Amino acid sequence: MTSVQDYSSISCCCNLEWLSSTGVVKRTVRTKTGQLSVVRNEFRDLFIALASRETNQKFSLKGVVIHKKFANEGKATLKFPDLLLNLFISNAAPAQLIMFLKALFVKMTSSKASPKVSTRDKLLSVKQQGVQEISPLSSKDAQRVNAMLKSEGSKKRPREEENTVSSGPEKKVCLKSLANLTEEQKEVLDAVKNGANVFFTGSAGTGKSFLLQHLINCLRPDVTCATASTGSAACLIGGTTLHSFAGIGDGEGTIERCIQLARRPVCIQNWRRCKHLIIDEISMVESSYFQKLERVARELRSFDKPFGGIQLIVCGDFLQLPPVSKSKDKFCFMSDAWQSCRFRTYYLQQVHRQNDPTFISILNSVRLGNLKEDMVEALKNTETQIIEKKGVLATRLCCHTKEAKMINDSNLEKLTGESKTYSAVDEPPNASKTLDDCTPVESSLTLKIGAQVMLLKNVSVSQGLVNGARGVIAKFEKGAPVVEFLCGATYTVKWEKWTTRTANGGMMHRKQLPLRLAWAFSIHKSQGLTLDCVEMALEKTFEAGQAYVALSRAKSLETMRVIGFNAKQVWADPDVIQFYRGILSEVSMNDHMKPRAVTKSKPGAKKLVNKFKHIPLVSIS
Ligand SMILES: Nc1ncnc2c1ncn2[C@@H]1O[C@H](COP(=O)(O)OP(=O)(O)OP(=O)(O)O)[C@@H](O)[C@H]1O
Ligand SMILES: [Mg+2]
Repeated sequence: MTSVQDYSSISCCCNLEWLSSTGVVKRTVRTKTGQLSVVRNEFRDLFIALASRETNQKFSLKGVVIHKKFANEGKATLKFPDLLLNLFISNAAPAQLIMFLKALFVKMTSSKASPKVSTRDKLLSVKQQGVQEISPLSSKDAQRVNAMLKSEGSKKRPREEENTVSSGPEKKVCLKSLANLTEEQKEVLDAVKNGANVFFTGSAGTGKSFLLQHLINCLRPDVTCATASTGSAACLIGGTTLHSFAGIGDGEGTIERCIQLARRPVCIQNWRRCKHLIIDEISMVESSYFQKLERVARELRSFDKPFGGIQLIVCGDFLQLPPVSKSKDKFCFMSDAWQSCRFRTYYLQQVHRQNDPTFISILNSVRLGNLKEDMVEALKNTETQIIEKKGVLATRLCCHTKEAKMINDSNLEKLTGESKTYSAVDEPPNASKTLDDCTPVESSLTLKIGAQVMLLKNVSVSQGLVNGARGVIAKFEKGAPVVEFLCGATYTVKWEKWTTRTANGGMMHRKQLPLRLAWAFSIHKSQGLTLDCVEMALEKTFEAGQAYVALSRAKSLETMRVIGFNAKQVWADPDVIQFYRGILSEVSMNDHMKPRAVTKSKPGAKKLVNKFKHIPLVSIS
C-alpha cells in the first residue's frame, strides 16, 4: 500500500480503451493491478504513466478531462480527446485516489502558468531525454493554484478543470487528506500501512470507528473486507456483518462443518480475495467463533500463517458490550488465535464525543465499574432535569430490544393524524434481509405529525444535521416529512442512499428516508452512536459494560437523564480489567525494548496503568 502522503502514484485496476474518430471502441487493454504515476519529461510536460504486467505506457495529460464523481468508491475516468483514449480507473483506495486526482489537478493547473517550450525548440533541444516523478505537493502549490482559481473568477474554466477534484462551489484545493486524524490515530494508520496486525482500543468516543472508516478508505476495496460484529456497527463503517462475510453460520458447528460451509463458492471467494480483514466492535466477537475463523482462513487459503496471512485490523472496547456467550472464556482475546495474531496494540486516549472533563471522568469511572460517591450523585442529579426542547422528547434507552419496539409502536399509534408509510427501494431487490442488517434504515417506515425521529445520515454538519440528531415531524410537504430538529434547523427530509458491499465484493444499495422512530432505542442498537437527548433507566442491565454503553452515548450531563440510578447498575468484567492491565503495563514497560513493538507509549499511559491497577477484581454474580 502506498503512503497517503505519496500523492503522485496509486495502485489500481486500469481499463484502456482506444476509440476511432467516430467514437467506436477499437482496442482495449485491461490490467488487474497497475501502478499509475504522474511524471514529467525533460521539457516539464506532464504525463500519466501506467506500469503493469500487461502494459507499460505513458500518455500526455494535455487536454485530459477527469471524471471523479465515483472517486469515493475508488473509481475515476480520464478522457484523452487528443489521443482518442479513455482510461478507466477502478479498485483504487478511495482516499488515495482522491488525493492523486487532486495532485493531478494542482500540477496541471500550475503547469499552465509556466513558460511553454515550442515544438521547434523541443526538436532542437540537446537535453537528455527522460521522465521523472513529479515533486511532492506542497501547501505552496495549493496556495498558488487557489490564487489562480480565484483570479480566474467567473471566467469559463478550461475543460480539464471542469470535472476535477476541487470540490464545492468555491472550487478550492485543500491538501489535507480526508480526515483530520490526531497524532495517536495517525500512529495506528502507520502501523496498518506497515502491514501489521493491529488492535486499537480506547474508551467510548475516542474515534475508533471514525479512524476505522479512514483506514478503509486507504485500502484497496477489492482486497479489503470491512466488517463489524453487529449490523448497526457495520452500518456506521459502511461494511457488512462479520457473520455474513465469514459464511460459517453462528460458528456452533464442528470445525470441519465450518470449513465445509465456508467452501461454498461465494464464501471461498471472500476468504481468498481478502488481504485486509477489518472488524469493528470486536468486544462482541466470541472467543470460540474467532478461533474458528482463524482456522477456516488458514484452510481455505492453504497458507499456514495466522488467518492464512490476512492482515487483521480490529478495534473496539472490551469494557463495552461483551459477546452473547455462556462460556467462561468468552472474550476473543482469550483465544489462542488472538495470541497467534501478535497484534500491535494501540490505546486511544483522546475523547472526541464529550467535551466536559467532569463528564469524561465520570464515564471513565463507569467504564471501570469504579464510581466515587460524588460521581454517583452527579448522575442521580440528572433524574429531574428537563432536557426536552422544541417538542423533542428524550430517547429512552432500553435494556431489551422488544421493550424499545413496544414503546415506539404504542407512541406512534397514540398520534391521531394521518400516517404516511415510506417503502425502501433495494438493489438488488432480493437483498432486503441483508440490507435490514447492514443499513440503519428499515424497509418500511411509518410516520405521523408529532412522531419523534432521529436523523441517520450526516446531511449538513455545519447546521447540526448529523447522524443521531433528534427531531420531531412538524408537517408533510409534497409527501415529504418536514422535521424540526433540536439543533434549531428545519429540514424537509430527502431520500438517501446506503451502499454496502455484499460478502462477495459486489454492491447493494438501499434508498430510504434517513429517519427512524426515536421514542426509544435498545442499548445494543445504540452501541457506536452519539445521541442528542437521551434518557435511561438502568435497573434492568444484565451485562457488564451495558450501563457504560448507554451513558457514553450522551454528549453531556446536561443532555441526559438517568432514572433511578444506583452504583450497582455499573460493573466491569474482571477478565477484561485483567486484560487491559496486561496491555497497559506493556505500554509503559515495553516502550524502549520492544521485540515486536507491542504498544506505543502515550504521555498518559502510566496514569492509565495506575487506574487499572486500583480496580478490585471482584467476580460477577
Ligand atoms: N480525529 C477526529 N477529529 C474530529 N472528530 C473526531 C475525530 N475522531 C473522532 N471524532 C468524532 O468523535 C465522535 C466519536 O467517534 P467514534 O464514534 O468513532 O468513537 P468510538 O471510539 O468508535 O466510540 P464507541 O466506542 O462508542 O463506538 C464522532 O462524532 C466522530 O466523528
Ligand atoms: Mg465505534
